[in-house]
Amino acid sequence: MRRYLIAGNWKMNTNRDTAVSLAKSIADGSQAATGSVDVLVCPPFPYLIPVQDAASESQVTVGAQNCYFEEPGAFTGEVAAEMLADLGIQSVILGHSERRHVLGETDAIINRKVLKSLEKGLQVVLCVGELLEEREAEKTNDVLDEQMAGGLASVSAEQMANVVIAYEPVWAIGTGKTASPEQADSAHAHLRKWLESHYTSEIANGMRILYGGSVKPANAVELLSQENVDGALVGGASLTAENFVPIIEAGASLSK
Ligand SMILES: O=C[C@H](O)COP(=O)(O)O
Repeated sequence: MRRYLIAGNWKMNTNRDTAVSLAKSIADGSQAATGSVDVLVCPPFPYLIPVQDAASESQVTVGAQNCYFEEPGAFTGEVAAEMLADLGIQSVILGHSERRHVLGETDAIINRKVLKSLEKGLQVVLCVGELLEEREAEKTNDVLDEQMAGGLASVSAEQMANVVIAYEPVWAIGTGKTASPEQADSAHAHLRKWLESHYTSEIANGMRILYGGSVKPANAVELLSQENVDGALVGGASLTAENFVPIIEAGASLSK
């Protein structure tokens, strides 16, 4: 049994007022659904606490979009995993393609962040996914293998209970192009097989693998119905309750 997780990555969007009202509308709108689906929203750092307060009466949990791999210290501008844990933040997105490709994060950096976040008790949503040219060169599975091995190096079987994988083909992020349900399921099945061969079949079967890349209300049911798709990491469509709540409801209606 894998309970669906519908996560909203707000990226560098919203301001204090819109973040709070968005969190409240999502919390209100998803009340009935949260009995059968997990809901996570990830606002920008400055709005973590206002959003956490706004969602405090609901089942909606709050996560960060990044953190640093060092203990608190002289690292100007960075936010330690320990600080997130200290605030009661439960999850952190790591390895997002924008951090890999815009901010230059390598698998080695991502791995250090994954290990530190797990050490501090955070749930890690580890993103993996190929570029368009890699897909066209039929290298998708190789890229996924490399990102999984790199990102999860030294992560123990016990720690995997606090890991969620998000498959996000880079060519489908913010482009309006969605992977077909078959493309998504086949990548997810490959990831599950990787988990089975590097951990155990129990871990592979229990692992939630989210799909991300232009998920919207119109395609949510089709994507979420795939055998190996256990939720969604939603960017643009998580910025309004009007779009995000129906995706949450789709997850609730299909809960495995
Ligand atoms: O983290 C979310 C992904 O980057 C997907 O973004 P998108 O739904 O705007 O395509």
